[in-house]
Amino acid sequence: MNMKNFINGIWTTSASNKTTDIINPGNLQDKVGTFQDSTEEDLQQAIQSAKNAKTPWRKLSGATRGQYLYKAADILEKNADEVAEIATREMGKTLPETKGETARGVAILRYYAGEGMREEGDVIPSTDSDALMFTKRFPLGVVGVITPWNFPIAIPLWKTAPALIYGNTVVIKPASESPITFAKIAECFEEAGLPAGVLNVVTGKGSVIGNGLSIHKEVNGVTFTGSNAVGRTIGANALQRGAKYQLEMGGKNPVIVEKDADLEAAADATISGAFKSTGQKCTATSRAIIHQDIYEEVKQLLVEKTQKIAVGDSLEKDVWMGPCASKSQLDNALNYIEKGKEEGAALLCGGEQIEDSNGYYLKPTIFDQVDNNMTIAQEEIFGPVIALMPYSTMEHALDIANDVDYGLSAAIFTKNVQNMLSFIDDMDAGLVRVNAESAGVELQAPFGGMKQSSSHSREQGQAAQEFFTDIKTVFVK
Ligand SMILES: NC(=O)C1=CN([C@@H]2O[C@H](COP(=O)(O)OP(=O)(O)OC[C@H]3O[C@@H](n4cnc5c(N)ncnc54)[C@H](OP(=O)(O)O)[C@@H]3O)[C@@H](O)[C@H]2O)C=CC1
Ligand SMILES: CCCCCC(=O)O
Repeated sequence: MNMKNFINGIWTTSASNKTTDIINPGNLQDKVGTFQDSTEEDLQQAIQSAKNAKTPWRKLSGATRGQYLYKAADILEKNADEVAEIATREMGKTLPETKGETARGVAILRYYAGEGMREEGDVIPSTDSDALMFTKRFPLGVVGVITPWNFPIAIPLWKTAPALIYGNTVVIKPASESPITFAKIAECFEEAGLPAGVLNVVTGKGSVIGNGLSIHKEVNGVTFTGSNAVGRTIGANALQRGAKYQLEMGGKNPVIVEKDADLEAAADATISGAFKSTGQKCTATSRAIIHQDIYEEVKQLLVEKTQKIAVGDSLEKDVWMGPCASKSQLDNALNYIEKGKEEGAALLCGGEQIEDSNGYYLKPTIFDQVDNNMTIAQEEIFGPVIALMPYSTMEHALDIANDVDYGLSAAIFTKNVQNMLSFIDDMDAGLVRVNAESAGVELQAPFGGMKQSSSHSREQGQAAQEFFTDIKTVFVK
């Protein structure tokens, strides 16, 4: 597919007349398509279209806006297999995972379609008995959406759907590794009859189009998911001009395995959390903090299970883990593996690229003898690499778990209620999961990080309303 930009309801080529190829990271002979290498001129057109569309879109009832989302959901569901396959070919996630993500996208659209008929304010008794006082929510206006490649369906939709249902218009810049996937989703909105200018898609370099969205005075809010380095820039740009911004960023997520845990279940969840999606989830497990009494047993379980993982072409039926999403992701993970060895960690398994492969394949990797001050225990690797560390007491485990700049998700395996309560209360993370892996975001619940994982708003569920609307307090006498 040679993707064009979607501006004012029309698929258009960029003013640059340049395109960039998308190559399947799991099969370097497979050219998925091309996307527009857009310019600030293209972005200006998109923002102007969104601005022109925002008042009529806002003035529709929430129920009417919801009908567009319900239709888009039905169309996406009809095209799910095609969308999933394109996502797999663009960024290397296995087909079962992209099919599951597409189903999640359909559910997200339907969830927010329903939001169009739910309450949007409160009646608050005034001290003046002759007056009526209430709150009412209003859309921000034009919302800029900047998304990463690792969830090319779910993340753009869990931003775009609430933005639209709460009355905003959208200009989205999808990640350059996975733009065609969102183009297919935009086609679903187009087929649903979404009015021109309500949703606009502009592809291209983040430093041009993404940055342009963060600095443009007609973009009233910016929602971003991606790395901390980029998020900080976007947040600073938005703050500079008084725009609302939402940043969801990196993680360094721990699993604590207590000595009373179901060790088999804990090992399975650690493997899944660490290596599903090739470890490229912000909620991925990257540290396993294991009680010293069962450390050797759990370590052995993890190595045995890891060495059985089928790594290969994500389109193949029996493949459990696909390639890294790009050469830069592969090189980034290999650099961290070298750093781990330099700093004295012990490589238990994996740690190298799969040679003679036709893609960016990395063996799932486990490090032992890791000190929490090491780089591989502190920095987000965003690849299939996990660091094992022992602990003695629950207090010690939580000290290690919290001793990072991030606070996105965390897990514990234990049967002891007091351990569960201590973990829930004292683990500084936005998503804490007991006897379940660290990944596991549900669309109906608030999602976001603490510390440097987030700008501290929450996405998903009804929490999304807080970002995508402003509240007016109304007094009538
Ligand atoms: N907290 C969360 O919920 C999640 C966090 N993440 C994080 O995202 C990262 C991986 O995703 P990745 O896409 O590589 O992240 P990046 O931060 O590299 O890119 C994210 C998006 O930002 C764009 N971008 C790049 N530079 C700029 C800029 N200067 N101004 C504005 N936009 C810019 C990118 O465009 P382009 O593609 O063209 O470079 C892309 O669309 C990891 O750190 C991961 O933890 C991922 C998923 C969820
Ligand atoms: C962007 C984060 C997505 C997390 C997917 C999960 O944990 O289910």
